[in-house]
Amino acid sequence: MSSTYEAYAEALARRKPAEEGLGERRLSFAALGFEPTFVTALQKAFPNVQEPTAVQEKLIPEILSGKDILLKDGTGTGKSFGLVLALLNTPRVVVHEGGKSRRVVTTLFIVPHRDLAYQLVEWIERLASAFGTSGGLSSIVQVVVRGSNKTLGTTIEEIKETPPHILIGTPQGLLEIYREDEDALQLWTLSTVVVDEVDYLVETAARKEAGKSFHKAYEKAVRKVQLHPGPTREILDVIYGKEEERKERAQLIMTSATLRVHLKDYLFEESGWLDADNLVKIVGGKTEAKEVTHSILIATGVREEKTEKISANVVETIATAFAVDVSGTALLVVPASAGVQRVVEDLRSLGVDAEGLDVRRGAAGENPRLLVATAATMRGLDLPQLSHVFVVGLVDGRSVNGRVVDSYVHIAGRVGRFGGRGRVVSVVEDEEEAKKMSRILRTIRVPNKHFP
Ligand SMILES: Nc1ncnc2c1ncn2[C@@H]1O[C@H](COP(=O)(O)OP(=O)(O)OP(=O)(O)O)[C@@H](O)[C@H]1O
Repeated sequence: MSSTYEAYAEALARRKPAEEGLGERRLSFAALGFEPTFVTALQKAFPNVQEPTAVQEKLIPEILSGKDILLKDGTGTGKSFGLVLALLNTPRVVVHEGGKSRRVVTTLFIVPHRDLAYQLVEWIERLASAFGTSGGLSSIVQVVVRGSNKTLGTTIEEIKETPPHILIGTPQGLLEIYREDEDALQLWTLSTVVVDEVDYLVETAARKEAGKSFHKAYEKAVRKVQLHPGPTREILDVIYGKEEERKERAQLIMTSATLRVHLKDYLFEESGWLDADNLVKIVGGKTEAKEVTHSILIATGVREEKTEKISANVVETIATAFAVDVSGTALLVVPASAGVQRVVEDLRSLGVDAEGLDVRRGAAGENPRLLVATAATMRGLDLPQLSHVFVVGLVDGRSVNGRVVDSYVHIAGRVGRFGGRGRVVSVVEDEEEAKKMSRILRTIRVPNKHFP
């Protein structure tokens, strides 16, 4: 696979810029700058993908023209897929040293969790094999995540020996490698850096008008972020803080379905990462998942002491709702404090075919299946088999604020993708929590429908 693909990627380096051939933009991948061989492979690998989506039509040419991009569009509009397509169509970076040429990593693609990394690899794998080549994938894509079955040493060796076109990693995984061996990630020669789900990966403090007490809370939040900037910031500070070490600045692309104002302010005014003179902001149109219904269910049963974990009442209510309404596959999103494995076991003891979400696991059997995850481990995943999403309470907090509303948007966005149908059911402990959930639904302007 690598040889044909590499020849393609290197031929791209010699090609005239995509815009010159664009003329009037039409809704076809070829018109966006992809070669016919690539379009053929794309449609062979993904027969459902015939035309670019609205956001892909805007995004792909900007990526190919090398601009910095800040992209916000609804969930399931094809952002991540569009990124993958465009990035496979950027020329490989080749470094010339001492009379010799060698390929280096071209794109660093930062994602919030392991499963999203594996999903992107699976897409690339399908595309690469439709390209009609055989052999290892490692020169096209490699993954860096913590807790994989490879040692740190092996991962570093593989990247150095066969630098991939696209290196996909979680921030923690990438930082671990950088700390072990500064040269392994080849940060100084990167052509593009992508931060997918940036609002999750880069934490900022919400700035608000308001009185003294809020000001104190804000200062505290700022100090917290300064003290613990998080691995994504650390990596971006390394890449964009040492401009003098690079010949050319790496293009930076950041995307999410939700971008809060304070994050945008931080990115534009403080981060120093973006190139203001070569930046485009892409904001998608209003995407309403009309075929998705939202419901709030109050758990019934004997009220128990509230703990950090999910109560037996909530688990039983989910098991019942699942039995009544799900005939295929559903997702259950629980607070991280509940422990996915524990919830899986509780559900199994009630006869539910539950398992922890893992995109590498095979397709479902005959029985209805409930995949259990946290808000952090399902971010950005494309799970077309889902009909329902169950959510335990507010998941990401105790009171309704912007972050909690955004989290709900991402959770609910696992269904209703590409105009599909779906049902989102929030299971809450009591009336008080039900009121908070209703506020979230009102904020995103969807009605609370009776379940089922
Ligand atoms: N142009 C297209 N035509 C048809 N289907 C598409 C197209 N582009 C992507 N898809 C399908 O959409 C799914 C991918 O959506 P993707 O994950 O990229 O959406 P997203 O906007 O990144 O979502 P989220 O905000 O939840 O991360 C895949 O199943 C892919 O096959």
